[in-house]
Amino acid sequence: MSLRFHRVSKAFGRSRVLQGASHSFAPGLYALHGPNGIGKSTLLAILAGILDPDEGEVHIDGHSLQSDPVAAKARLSYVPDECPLYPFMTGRELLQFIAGAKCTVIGPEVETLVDRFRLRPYLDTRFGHMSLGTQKKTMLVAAWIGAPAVLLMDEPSNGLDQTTREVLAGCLQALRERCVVIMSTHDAEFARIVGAGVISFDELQAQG
Ligand SMILES: Nc1ncnc2c1ncn2[C@@H]1O[C@H](COP(=O)(O)OP(=O)(O)OP(=O)(O)O)[C@@H](O)[C@H]1O
Repeated sequence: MSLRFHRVSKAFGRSRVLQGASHSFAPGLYALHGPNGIGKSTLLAILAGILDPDEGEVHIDGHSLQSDPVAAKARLSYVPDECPLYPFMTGRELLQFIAGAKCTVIGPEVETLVDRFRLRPYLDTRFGHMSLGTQKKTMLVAAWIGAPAVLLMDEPSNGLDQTTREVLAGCLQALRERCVVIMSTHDAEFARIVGAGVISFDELQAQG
């Protein structure tokens, strides 16, 4: 279980967001910290294979996202801040769809999470008709499908009530030994209750 990226650069037009960022992560919980607009979401999107870097390479559990993307992406989960996709699918259909895409099934751990996040009453509701918080909880639970080696989350506590934040913190703590969990968050209190190590965005750039 590892995540490594080396000399990753990205610019949007003349705006350089990442300049040779490098880092290696062993299993554990990490909170990516930095001011608005510095590039945290851009970095997560590159690590998740949503965005191509201009230069550099990302390795997910030893597989290159650039030269072996299918193997690399099979080992990772990504939870965006918002998810406008699949409004027509029910919660259950969405979880099954993601399990199918990962060539696996919904196992007992995910079923337990459905109950811990109190999602079961909404499994037959279409995603587009769920509240934003329920959509978020569905995407969070989906991230556990396929036992990822790397879990990337953009602002995971956004829109969650206090009870759900605590449930999420407990679930993340249980991954500490077996997954690289990186979250971008401005919620310092959430990072603290999770027990995440704080990684400064500038620190990653300095290692390039
Ligand atoms: N697709 C894009 N096209 C052009 N510019 C972009 C694009 N995506 C991001 N940017 C720019 O890249 C910079 C970094 O944005 P990013 O969303 O990664 O920052 P962030 O650190 O996640 O910010 P926040 O804390 O506000 O979420 C910003 O200046 C943003 O405007």
